Amino acid sequence: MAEYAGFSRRALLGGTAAGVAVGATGGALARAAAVPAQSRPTPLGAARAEFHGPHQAGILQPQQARVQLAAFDLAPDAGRDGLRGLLRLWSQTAARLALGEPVGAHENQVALDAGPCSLTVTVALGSSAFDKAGLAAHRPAQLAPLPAFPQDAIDRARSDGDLFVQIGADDALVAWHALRVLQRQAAGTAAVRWQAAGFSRTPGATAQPRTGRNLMGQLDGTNNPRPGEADFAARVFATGPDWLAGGSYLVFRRIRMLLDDWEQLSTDRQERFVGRRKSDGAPLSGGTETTPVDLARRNPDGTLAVPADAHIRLAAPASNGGAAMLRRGFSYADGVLPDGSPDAGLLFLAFQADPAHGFVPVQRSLSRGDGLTRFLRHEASGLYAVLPGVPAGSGYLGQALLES
Ligand SMILES: C=CC1=C(C)c2cc3[nH]c(cc4nc(cc5[nH]c(cc1n2)c(C)c5CCC(=O)O)C(CCC(=O)O)=C4C)c(C)c3C=C
Ligand SMILES: [Fe+2]
Repeated sequence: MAEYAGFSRRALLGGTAAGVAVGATGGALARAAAVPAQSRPTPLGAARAEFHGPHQAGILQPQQARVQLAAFDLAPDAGRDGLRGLLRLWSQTAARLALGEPVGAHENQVALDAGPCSLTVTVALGSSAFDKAGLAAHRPAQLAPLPAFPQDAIDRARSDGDLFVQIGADDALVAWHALRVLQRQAAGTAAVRWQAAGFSRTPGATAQPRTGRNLMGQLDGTNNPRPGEADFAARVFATGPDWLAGGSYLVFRRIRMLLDDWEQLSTDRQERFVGRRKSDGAPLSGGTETTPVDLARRNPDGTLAVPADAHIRLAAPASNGGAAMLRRGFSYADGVLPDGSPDAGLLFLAFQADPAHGFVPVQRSLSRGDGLTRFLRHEASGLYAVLPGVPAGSGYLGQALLES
């Protein structure tokens, strides 16, 4: 494939719905046309997510099969100008990556023969970035540190960070390529603080698209807020400050699952800890996966159909003063720990309008009484302001903040 370097991966390999290569020469197009049909990307490879819009990509799109998460810390001398320059560069790069275009100086050809594979890049700022970039006066109150919860075992070296990047794609190489490019472009301005790789169901793995399963085997994501619901935007997108309009607040938790213990339980016990059937995700109060849960329902023997310590009872908006969030987590599996147990679990990611009316009350409630909690360890944590999207045709991520 080396002879194709410098040309659009998308045009080169037969393209997408748009069909026209940005920046490709007539010669490139002629050579692209010569690519045999069997080398063209599948619909999965050619699929792309729009970079531009009121919200960043990677919030509303269906979860991709792969994710790369990374937090970066700004260099001591980066300042506001360094942050602005980096966000400008990353914005250009993210737009090109979303199209499956080569990125320029830091292109390493790792994903050369793949389409964009629905790649999304989502960029957010941690509280510490505001101090380092001289923007403390603009820091939202919502970025106040999360409280410590009972049973937290947070490793700060794998938490926090000035900048956070979520890269999703339906191909591992495409996601890795994007992270590597962003990392190299940041050199001298910001360095990786921590990095984590995750996965979800690959599109096409099931006969029909359906809710993904986590590593405990449950359908996870059923009762998420849905775009189109009346209160969706109010639950997910930030209302302030002004420079964050269209943005969101993201809570990250690396949650290890004690799978050796969990897998000792009967399916019945597992289901009562969650409040839903494992096979099809139906609530224990009856119906199918999408039937609203009836938390008041009782079994013929008088016991609660959804037990008092069931995860969905304690996490429900009805139990937490209406608190809600859009969960978009990915599984991780990073080998085994010294005791032989799997270092595996959930890279929990939740977008919300305000963590004080989202993650914080729900996690407080879970940490007090959730049956699932005894099989979980929260090992890393982060809270970030997800920047608004970039309008088509102009601008860059964080422009309203950096030019305020
Ligand atoms: C503080 C927020 C939450 C954490 C942390 C969390 C961890 C966590 N959850 C599961 C598995 C499931 N969660 C489910 C539902 C659910 N979870 C939360 C919040 C947190 N979960 C909410 C708000 C909800 C929705 C509650 C409702 O209104 O019904 C489910 C059921 C299916 C679904 O709706 O997604 C599962 C399964 C794990 C394994 C986990 C930590 C590793
Ligand atoms: Fe949950």
